[in-house]
Amino acid sequence: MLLAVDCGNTNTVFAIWDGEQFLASWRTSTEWQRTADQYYVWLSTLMKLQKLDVQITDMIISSTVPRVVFNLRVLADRYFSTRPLVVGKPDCLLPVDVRVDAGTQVGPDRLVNTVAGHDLYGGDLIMVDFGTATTFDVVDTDGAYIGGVISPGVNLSLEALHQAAAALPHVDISKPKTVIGTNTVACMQSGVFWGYIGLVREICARIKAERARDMRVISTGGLAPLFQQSEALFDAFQDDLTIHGLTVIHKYNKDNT
Ligand SMILES: Nc1ncnc2c1ncn2[C@@H]1O[C@H](COP(=O)(O)OP(=O)(O)O)[C@@H](O)[C@H]1O
Ligand SMILES: CC(C)(COP(=O)(O)O)[C@@H](O)C(=O)NCCC(=O)O
Ligand SMILES: [K+]
Repeated sequence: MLLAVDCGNTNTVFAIWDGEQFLASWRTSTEWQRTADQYYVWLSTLMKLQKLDVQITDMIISSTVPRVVFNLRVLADRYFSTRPLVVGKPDCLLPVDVRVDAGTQVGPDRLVNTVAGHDLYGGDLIMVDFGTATTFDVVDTDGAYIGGVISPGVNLSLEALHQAAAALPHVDISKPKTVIGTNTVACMQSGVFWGYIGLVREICARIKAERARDMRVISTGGLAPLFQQSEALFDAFQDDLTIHGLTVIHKYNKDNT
């Protein structure tokens, strides 16, 4: 049984994959101080609650936060007696090429999204991931990662307004009824919501123009449906994209080592 761990700057998702389907998945906040023992207590409690009596034999990790990998490695070693595959490390093979400037450290989540996109949709893709940052990963015809775009995340943008301006409150994103806001919250939501619609549309159009071809736009992340509901920005939405990519990379490494 495989434990796939997708660690973002805000949240970490743990999912159990039996080779054909996910048996369960759970989300916790990302905290680098959390120890292997803490992870295990949390995980084993949830597994018991769901009456999941399975043996974890393999583990794969993608982490945009380098510091958390240490304790996740200890978890793998101490509780599952396995050595985890860590995306981005030299011993973790990728089924796609990475064509970027020499010396560039591409975020592992972006590599995993590329692999997942290629597995599910083929090539000539733009993968849009609404995480802490909103990333656009460009997938070549042959599935290679060839670069992309990093923008401030939706909640990060709202939080930055709140942090920097004394009179602006903490606000959650939602679709405003009108563009012209008639109160502070509506004005902030309008700026970020409609600004984001424009950002996604413009970046995708420019990527397609730069590549001189039509490309499919695949979105992932909890906020993608919110943006899709008002404008047709994406050709497809894939909820568990990153975690799916981890299972593909794990299988590729099993088959090729
Ligand atoms: N379904 C959702 N509805 C609203 N906000 C969400 C949803 N899913 C995630 N978020 C928010 O989006 C931001 C990014 O979350 P997440 O995708 O977990 O980021 P990361 O992968 O970078 O850890 C966070 O602020 C989180 O609270
Ligand atoms: C851009 C990111 C911060 C996105 O992380 P996330 O929003 O998933 O937490 C992450 O992919 C990262 O740290 N990238 C390293 C730089 C790069 O990808 O070029
Ligand atoms: K992410």
